[in-house]
Amino acid sequence: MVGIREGGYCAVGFGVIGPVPMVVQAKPNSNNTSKTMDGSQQKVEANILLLGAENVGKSALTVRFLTRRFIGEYGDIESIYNHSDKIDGREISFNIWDSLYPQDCDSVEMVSDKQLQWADGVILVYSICDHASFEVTRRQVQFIRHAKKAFAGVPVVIVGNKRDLQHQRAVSSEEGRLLALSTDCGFFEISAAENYHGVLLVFHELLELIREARALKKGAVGIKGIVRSVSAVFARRRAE
Ligand SMILES: Nc1nc2c(ncn2[C@@H]2O[C@H](COP(=O)(O)OP(=O)(O)OP(=O)(O)O)[C@@H](O)[C@H]2O)c(=O)[nH]1
Repeated sequence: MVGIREGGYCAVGFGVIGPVPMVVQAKPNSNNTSKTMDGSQQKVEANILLLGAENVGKSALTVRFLTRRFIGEYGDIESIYNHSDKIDGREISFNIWDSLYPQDCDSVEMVSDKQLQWADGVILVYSICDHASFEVTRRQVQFIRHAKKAFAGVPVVIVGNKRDLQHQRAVSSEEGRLLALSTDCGFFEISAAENYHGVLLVFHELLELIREARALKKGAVGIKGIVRSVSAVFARRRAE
């Protein structure tokens, strides 16, 4: 278990947010589902990590998702937020880690093991007005895809933010889409400033990818189990 000391905004449901200090325990992503109080339905947990260069709108995107609002200015504070929602009749508990881009941006370790171990899914944000931020996203997604086997397959959605600033566009939609295609990621262009719906789609798409990844993992474990028991039977027969 990794303890992270945070200070920042505490978001509760769709209510008002305000600056309060908080301490968050960042758990590794082993837990996926848990029973609700009545024991009848399963609550799904998803740890979502937001990464990207400075000023691309990571906090704006997070706060938009949590509160449906765009407040304009956000502090330079790294925070983990919890937000529960009902999607397709199922309760989802989102833990959202709004990260800070490391000061030492030449660092090879652009994404830490701690972050990847924690995350069930990653949102990589760049600004469509800032080509350098797109290059950061390119390096980050390549870093993730070449990471340790356990982390390399993590579901990722690439997001080109600030779509409202078309006149300042420096990254074409095709560039973004191509990068996503070549690295097996989802892709959206959105404006956290102008539109809540686009932000919602990003989180829902990532949740869908996380569910698929979990189902695949379960399937793989199931098949491994069957292969193991069949081999055990044959080994026993050979021994008899
Ligand atoms: N026009 C426009 N501005 C945006 C949008 N999203 C964020 N911004 C602005 O961009 C600036 C940076 O937004 P943040 O959300 O603080 O960006 P960040 O990536 O969290 O930045 P760091 O905390 O430095 O990592 C703020 O002034 C926001 O108001 C958008 O969709 N359109």
